[in-house]
Amino acid sequence: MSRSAPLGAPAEAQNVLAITPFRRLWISLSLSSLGDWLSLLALVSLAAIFTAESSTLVQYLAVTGVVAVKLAPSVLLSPLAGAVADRLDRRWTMVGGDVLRGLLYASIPVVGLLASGFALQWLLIASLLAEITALFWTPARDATIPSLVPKRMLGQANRLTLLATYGAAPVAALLFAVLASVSNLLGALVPSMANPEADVSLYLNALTFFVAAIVVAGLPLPKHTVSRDSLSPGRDANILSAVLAGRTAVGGGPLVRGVVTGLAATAAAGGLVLGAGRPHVEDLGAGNAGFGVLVAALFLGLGLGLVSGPRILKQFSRRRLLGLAAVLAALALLFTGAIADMVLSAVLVLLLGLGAGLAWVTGTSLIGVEVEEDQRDAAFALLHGTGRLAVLLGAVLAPLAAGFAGDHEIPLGGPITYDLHGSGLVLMAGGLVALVAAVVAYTQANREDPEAGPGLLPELFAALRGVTPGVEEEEEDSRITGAFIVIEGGEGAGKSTQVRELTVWLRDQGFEVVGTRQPGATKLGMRLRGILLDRENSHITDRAEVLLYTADKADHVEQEILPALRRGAVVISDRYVDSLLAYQGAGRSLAVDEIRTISSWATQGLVPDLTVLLDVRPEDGLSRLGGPADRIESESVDFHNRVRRGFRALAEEDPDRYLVLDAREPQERITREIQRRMRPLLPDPVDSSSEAVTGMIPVIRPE
Ligand SMILES: Nc1ncnc2c1ncn2[C@@H]1O[C@H](COP(=O)(O)OP(=O)(O)OP(=O)(O)O)[C@@H](O)[C@H]1O
Ligand SMILES: Cc1cn([C@H]2C[C@H](O)[C@@H](COP(=O)(O)O)O2)c(=O)[nH]c1=O
Repeated sequence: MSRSAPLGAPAEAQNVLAITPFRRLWISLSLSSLGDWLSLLALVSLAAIFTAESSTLVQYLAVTGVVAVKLAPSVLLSPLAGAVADRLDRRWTMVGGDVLRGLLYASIPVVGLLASGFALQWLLIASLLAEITALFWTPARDATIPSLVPKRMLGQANRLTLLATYGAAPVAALLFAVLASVSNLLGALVPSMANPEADVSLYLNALTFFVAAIVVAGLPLPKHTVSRDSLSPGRDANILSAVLAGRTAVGGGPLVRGVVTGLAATAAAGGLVLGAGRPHVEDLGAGNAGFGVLVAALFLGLGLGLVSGPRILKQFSRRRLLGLAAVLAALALLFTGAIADMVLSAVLVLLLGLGAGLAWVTGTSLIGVEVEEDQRDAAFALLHGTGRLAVLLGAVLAPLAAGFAGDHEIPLGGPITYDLHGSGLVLMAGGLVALVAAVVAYTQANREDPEAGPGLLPELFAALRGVTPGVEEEEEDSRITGAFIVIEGGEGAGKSTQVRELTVWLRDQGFEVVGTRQPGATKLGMRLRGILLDRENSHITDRAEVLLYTADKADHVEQEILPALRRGAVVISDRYVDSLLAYQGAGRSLAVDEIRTISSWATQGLVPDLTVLLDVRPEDGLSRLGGPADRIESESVDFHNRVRRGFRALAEEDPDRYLVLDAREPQERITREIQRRMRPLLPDPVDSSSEAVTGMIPVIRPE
């Protein structure tokens, strides 16, 4: 049963925004994302307006066309375009892309006014060209970010970029709804003013692109050297081949099958709302304002699900949560089609988005934790590829199927009839199919759960009470849900450097991390450290030294380490009990077993999940340290050699719990090795890939 960890501190995000070039890029990006989402709504509405005089089927086909040209290029061609974009100058790709898209979007209402017979065709052509332009613009932007922010802030920068890209969706939808309501009001007063919201939205969109072009032109970007190899599109040349490659590589275990099925169902449900939403709200008499509200509800729900997913029902099995979230999305879709009421539709679509968001964040976390590392990339490729395809198919097929289904009046006896519209029928049918897929997902994901609890309902009730089923509440409070990692080694081995690097790395992924050290992390510890390391205190006897170091450990474990581990944090400590066994046991030639007994009592038997030993020759380690040597550092080389042998003997006793690394290796390589070994030990992560949770969201990685 996998459980979740809290997300990282938002305060860190503010630091990235203090970097002026990044802040400028981010603001312009937020603006153009807002315009882009606004234009999606405007184009769907314009397609309906341009074909208002035609048959229902033609109206539906027009909406299908808009959704297809907006979504298909990125779904089918983005990896290939990304490879080409890498050969172009980033600044001018972005500036050119912004200007071109601005002109294209502004031209749509102009052509609508000047040549109404060609309006729909131009709308489709211009949108397609704008989307193709975006294919080159997006990778140029993604590659620009790492050159504007330091590496350690890249995680926050990427999170903010995703927020700008997808957080703009509900804002744009609400703005569109407001514009539509105002124009309805004006249209009632001045009939010639009816429906200008789509045109206004497109002009606004064009304006945001022009502003973005000016901002990017002025950014201080380093010169980009073009790689010859970059034209090779690699294994993800298109979504279909990525999906097929992923399927083969992961071999289709039940967990991956369950996650992929569940996420595809929720993605298709979202796509169906985007595609059939406009005709559906028209049938409910809500028009453009209603469509704006529906899309806003979808994205708000999605955002809520993504953010609350890692925190919700922490004691509940993630495998079960995935299935239940997909069922929620499917049922919400089913009822959206069945209930002919705008307010209820908006609430149901909000629930659909919530279910989809929960399912995505839970599914991606499950893959991150439970799939073997060598299969993880393939599993994510399969997940994202399938998700994108499902959104596209849902969005494109929905209006098409609704057009063919047509509208029906079902007599319910006497004068009462039930108006069944094509769009409602498609939403209901889609909901039913999604429900079957969600149940399959639930069954598959839970088929081989090694930590299966007592059953769905007992687990759910226990989780709602905030306890783990079968665990007494008192016991629950003292349960350790975090991970305890210790970095050990001789003087100057690079321990504190690694603690620092690992802390930043984990915080970037959203873990709560406590980076700490022995001796000296608590108030008492600091005083003990002062006494123990002061060269003046040469009179301290060996046994007293053991007890002083042990007192520090007792205080540290009780006051800092155990509370953090019970909160679910990752604790990384620079030194722990092994230092006592190596320095006081091997170094001072005291009985190691006796020291082990004392320290085990003092630390309440707390053993690290992993101990990393940075092995270093004392001469090498000591030569790295600046400043005067302290009481222990100034011991003889023989003493430090005994300590080194002591550490190595401890690692040999329990090789599964140790990672021994040569401290002469470059610092970055050591960090990577530790990260690789730590991954499976971490509490349920908010995996970096969960930033790419909607399947349409690109995963942005450091260059
Ligand atoms: N892999 C490495 N290669 C070379 N130098 C390193 C490496 N890792 C750290 N250093 C450098 O060695 C010095 C000591 O590093 P650090 O303080 O991390 O060691 P430490 O093991 O915590 O030391 P101490 O025993 O005093 O606690 C620092 O100047 C650091 O930049
Ligand atoms: C925890 C612990 C530490 N020591 C020694 C090892 C070092 O010389 C100092 C700690 O300082 P540093 O900044 O980590 O190098 O104390 C020890 O002898 N026994 C212990 O249990």
